[in-house]
Amino acid sequence: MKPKETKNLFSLTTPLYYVNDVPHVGSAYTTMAADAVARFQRLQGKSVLLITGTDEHGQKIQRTAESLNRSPQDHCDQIVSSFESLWHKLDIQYDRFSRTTASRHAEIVKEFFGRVWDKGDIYLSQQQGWYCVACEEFKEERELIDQKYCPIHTNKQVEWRDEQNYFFRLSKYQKQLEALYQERPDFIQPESRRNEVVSFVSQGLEDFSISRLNVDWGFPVPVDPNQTIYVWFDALLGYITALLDPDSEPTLENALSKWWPINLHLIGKDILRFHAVYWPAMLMSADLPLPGRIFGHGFLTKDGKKMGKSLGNTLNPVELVSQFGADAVRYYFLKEIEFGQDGDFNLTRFVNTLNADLANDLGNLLNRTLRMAHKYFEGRIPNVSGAAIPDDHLLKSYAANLGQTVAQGYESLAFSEVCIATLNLVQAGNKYIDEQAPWTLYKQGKLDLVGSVLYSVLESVRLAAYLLSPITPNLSNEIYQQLGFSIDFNDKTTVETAVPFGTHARWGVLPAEQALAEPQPVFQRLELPETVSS
Ligand SMILES: Nc1ncnc2c1ncn2[C@@H]1O[C@H](COP(=O)(O)OP(=O)(O)OP(=O)(O)O)[C@@H](O)[C@H]1O
Ligand SMILES: [Zn+2]
Repeated sequence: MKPKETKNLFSLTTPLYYVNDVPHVGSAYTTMAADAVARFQRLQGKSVLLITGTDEHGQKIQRTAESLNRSPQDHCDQIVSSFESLWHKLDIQYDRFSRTTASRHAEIVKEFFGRVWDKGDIYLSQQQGWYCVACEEFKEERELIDQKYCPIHTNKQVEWRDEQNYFFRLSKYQKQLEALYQERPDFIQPESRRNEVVSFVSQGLEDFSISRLNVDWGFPVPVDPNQTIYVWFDALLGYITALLDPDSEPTLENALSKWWPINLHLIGKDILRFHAVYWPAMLMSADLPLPGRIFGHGFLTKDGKKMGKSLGNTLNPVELVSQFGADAVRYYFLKEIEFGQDGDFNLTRFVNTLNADLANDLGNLLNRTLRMAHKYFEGRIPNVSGAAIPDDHLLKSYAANLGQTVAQGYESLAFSEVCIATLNLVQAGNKYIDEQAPWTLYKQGKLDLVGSVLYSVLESVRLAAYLLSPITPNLSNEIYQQLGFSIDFNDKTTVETAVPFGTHARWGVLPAEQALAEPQPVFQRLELPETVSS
């Protein structure tokens, strides 16, 4: 078997979201980021597998379904469709949607459990402790806030548990985990999350229970049908099930043959411990290679508290998208909140950012330059070659390093830096055209100069559109089309093959004399709804 790196493949995951309620902006946040990475990797010519899905078992879901008088499966099916529909609205191009109630998943969980069992890493013991059903996690007493509330779900009290469960020998992997964090400092990102994990592990790992006695909604423990498998043990394996081709037998060997190990797990910091501690230990026990990287981003907050389904303080992404469009929502969250940090949502800032960056800086620059090209050059790109523009030209020299900066930004998930660096070029374009005043040059009969000014501005706009396409694919489509290309950034094959980063992220792609489309605003200015005072 060829090692995966040589196959030009890139696989990544979002969390498998709990189906205790419909998705909110927090769920969308991770998914938008994952989609931007997937699109960037495709531009690099990679074959990409983007996995998302839902975590459907456990007490949290069982109780939610009961409270709604639904069977758990009906409940899951209803909520799943709301996730799928939101992902379509947001132009998320996922390749696999992994549901943990799928029968194929049951097979994978059984086989994996068998491996860990055979290794001697599972044993029966008494579990006592405080449990947050919303987290589906035992908490240390010292972590709890007043009156035994969960620190993440500040409206949910933890519950005391005292039952016989099967345990996973996490403690056995302490040294191996410590060695992993040491040898692969990039395994957990950002740095602050890595430090958190390293410090947690250094305090000593305790085995954790991987079964539940009084929860019916789950897979039976293969060696004891009176217990069900703990929802997290089953959910993490959902990433592996997702790797199965639709028509292949559900075996671990098949699932792991092409896309494993996963390059990147994107998660929120709430589920860091599961991914950075439990998951690698489970994989070590099953003798499987470990994923490439785990990135735990920050929380979108409302009045300083994590937005969440359990707390109910969420912002509805469907409304945001219907009102402002997918590109606007994607751009705002990826640009305005530094990936890794927490960030509060503010509608006024949302509207102002989009108007400033996309409507004014980018949209207007294209629009006014196109108008001049129509007026002075009969609707064509001036007859100039990018190569002929001197290397020390203001825009060309900035553009020379931009592709690399942006690639580095996407690789390290610094989306904000990607947007800022790209917008800098656009802002420089605006300044440049004002200073050069091609309308005056035209009156002076300096048509060559006008041509080179317009070319360099249009080429800068094209480059910006290309570099932002993983974040704002529809806007980039509009811009490319107005510049006379027929390229669809939402078409995966085109993206993988027709617009390679090595060419399109560089200066000088606009063909001389290419026919331009009629100028149309590419991004409509947004209005602040009157009801909003923030
Ligand atoms: N406020 C948030 N900010 C950023 N990401 C979030 C937020 N809420 C959820 N997420 C994303 O969803 C993941 C958690 O999924 P989950 O289904 O538990 O959603 P949740 O809304 O946090 O649910 P609950 O409130 O019931 O815990 C996080 O790891 C993160 O990827
Ligand atoms: Zn909790």
